Amino acid sequence: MKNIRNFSIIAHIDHGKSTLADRIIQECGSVSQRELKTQMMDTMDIEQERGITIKAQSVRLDYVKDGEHYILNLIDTPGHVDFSYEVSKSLASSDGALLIVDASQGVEAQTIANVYLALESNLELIPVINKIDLPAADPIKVAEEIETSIGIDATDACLVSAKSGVGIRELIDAIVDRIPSPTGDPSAATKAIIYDSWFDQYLGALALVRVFDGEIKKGQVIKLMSNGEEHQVLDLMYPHPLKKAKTLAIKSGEIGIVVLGLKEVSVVNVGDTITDAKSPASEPVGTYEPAKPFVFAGLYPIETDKFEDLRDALQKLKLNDSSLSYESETSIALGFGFRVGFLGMLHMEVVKERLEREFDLDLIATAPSVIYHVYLNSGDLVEVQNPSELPELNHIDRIEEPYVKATVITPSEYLGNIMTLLISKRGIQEKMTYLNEDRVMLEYSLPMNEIVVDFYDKLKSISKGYASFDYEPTEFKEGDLVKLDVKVAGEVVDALSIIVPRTSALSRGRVLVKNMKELIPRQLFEVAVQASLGNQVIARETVKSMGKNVTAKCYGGDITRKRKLIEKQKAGKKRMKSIGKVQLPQEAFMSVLKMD
Ligand SMILES: Nc1nc2c(ncn2[C@@H]2O[C@H](COP(=O)(O)OP(=O)(O)OP(=O)(O)O)[C@@H](O)[C@H]2O)c(=O)[nH]1
Repeated sequence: MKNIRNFSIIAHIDHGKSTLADRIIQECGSVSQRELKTQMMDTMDIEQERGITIKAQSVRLDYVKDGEHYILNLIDTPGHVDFSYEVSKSLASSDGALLIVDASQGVEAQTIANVYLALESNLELIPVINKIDLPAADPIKVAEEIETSIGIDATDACLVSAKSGVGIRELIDAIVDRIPSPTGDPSAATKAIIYDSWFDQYLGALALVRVFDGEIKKGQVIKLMSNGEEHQVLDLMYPHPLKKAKTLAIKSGEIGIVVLGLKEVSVVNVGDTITDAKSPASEPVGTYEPAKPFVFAGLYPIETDKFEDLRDALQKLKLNDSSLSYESETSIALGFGFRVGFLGMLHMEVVKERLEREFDLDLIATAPSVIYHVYLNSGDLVEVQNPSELPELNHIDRIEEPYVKATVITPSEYLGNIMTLLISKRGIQEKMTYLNEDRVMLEYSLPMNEIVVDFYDKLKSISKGYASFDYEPTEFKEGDLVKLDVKVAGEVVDALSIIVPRTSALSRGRVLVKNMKELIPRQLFEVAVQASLGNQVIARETVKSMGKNVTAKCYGGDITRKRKLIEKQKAGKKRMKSIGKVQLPQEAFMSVLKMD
C-alpha cells in the first residue's frame, strides 16, 4: 500500500482536465504514441463531440521514481455540477486531488464548487496551473487567486502545459511525494465503495470500486450494503482505457472493476458499499443516497404511435444511466409520454439528444420544472413535478420551492449588471469577495426555478461569456407561487402550464402570449392565445386567420415554386403537434422559458 497513490483531477470545464489525464497516461508509458488518440478518457460519443466529461473514468498506471515502483490510480471526475454526487464519490475514493486552473482564465465557479467537495473529503490538494504556454498566461496572478478564493497555499503550485508536456514529469513526482498513500486494514472484513458504474454489452453491469479494508476476490460472494443483495464476483480487472488487465484480487488501497454479470446497472449504484456476504463489515463507507433528480420535464413522441419505442429507448438508456428516472404520464395536449427526472439541465440535454440520435425518435420536451413541496390544508405533503398537477388553490396551505447556493465569478466590469440579474431572479447575496482588483466572486441564495429558466444564457450574454456559474441545491423555502395556464383557442394546454412567483405572473403571462403568437402559424380561423391564473385571464393575443390558402397564389404560377412550398409545409408539419384544431410547433412548448 505504501507505493499506491489514489488521486482525482478536478477543474472548471475546459481548463484541461482530460488533456492532462492523457498526458499523465502517456508519461507513465502506459500507451504508445500511436495508441494515444486525444481525449482518451472521454469515451462516449457525445463527450468527445462536446469535449466534456460525463462519466468518470479511471486508469491504473505504473511509475518508477528513484528506482521505486509506484501504482498511480488516476480517477477522472465528471466536472459538471449536474454530476456532483458522482464527483463527491470519486473524491471519497481518492487520497488527494490535482486542482487544475487555467493560467489564462484563473479560478472559475466550478473550481470553487469542486474544491468545496474535495475539502469535505479531507483531500490533499495539489494546485496545478495549466496552459502556461499561452501568451495570456499569468501564473502568479492565478496563484494569488487560488489563495484568495480557496485559502490554500499556492506557492508550490505545479506549473504545466498539458498541451506541450512541460512540467508533467515534475507534476507526477509531486503526486508521489505529496499525496498520502492509502490507509486501510488489509485483514479486516471487505469494505469497498462503488464510485462509478456502467453497462458493458458483453460483461453486463460493472462497478468501479475503491477497496478500503480487506480485499475483493474472484469467486467471492459479496453483499451490497444498501439493500442486502448478494452476488458472486465473476471477474476483476484494473481500469485502463485500452487494456484492462484481469486480476484475482483487488486489495486494500487499490481501485478496480468488479464484474457481477448483472443485466441492469441499477443494481450497482454509485455510493453503495460492497462487503463480504458471510462476514460483512459493520459500517458502510460514508453515507449512501440514491441519485436525486432535480429537474423534470415531459418527453412526448411527436408521432403518437412511437410511445412504446420511447419506452424501450428510456429502458435501454436506464441500463447505462441509473440516475435517470421516468414514469409514464398523459397530457391532454400531447397524449402519452413520460415525465423524466434529470440531475440537472446538462443531463436533460444529453438524454434528449441520445434519445433522438441513438434511437431515432422525434420528441417534444416540455419546459423543465423543479420539484415543489405543496402542503395541503389537510396537512398532507404533495410533491409536484409537473406544474399542471398543482392541486386547486383553495386546498393549498403553502408551497415550498427548492433553493440553491449559486457561485458566480466575473470580471468586475460586469458586476453591476450581474447583480441586477441576480436580484431580478429573486437572489439574496450571501458573500462578495474580490479575488484581485479585476475579478469578483459572488455567492447568492437563489430559487432553483429561476436558474432553470434562461439564467445561464443571460449571465453569459451580459458578461460577454466571461462570467462562470455553478450551484449546489440547499433547502426548500416557502414562496408566493401561482400556476400560470395558457389557453389556445379557449382550451388549456396542460403541457404549457408553469409555476411562477405571483409578482411576476402578469409580466410572464404577457411575454408568453406574445411569443406564442409569433410561433403559431396562421390558421384558417382566428386563434386566441390567453394566459390565465385560474379563471382569470391576465393577457391575450390573437393570431389572425390567414384568409387565403397559401398555395392559392401559386395556381397557374411556377410549378417548382409551388412544389417547394408544399414540401416546406410538409417538413414543417412533422415538427407540429395538433392541439384541438390548432397546429402548434415544437418551439411553442419551450417558449414558456423565454422571458423577453
Ligand atoms: N494552449 C493550451 N491548451 C490546452 C492545454 N491543455 C488543454 N488545452 C486545451 O483546452 C481545451 C480544453 O481541454 P480539455 O482537456 O478538454 O478540458 P477539460 O477540463 O477536460 O474539459 P471537460 O472534460 O469538459 O471538463 C482543449 O481545446 C485543449 O486542447 C495547454 O496546456 N495549453
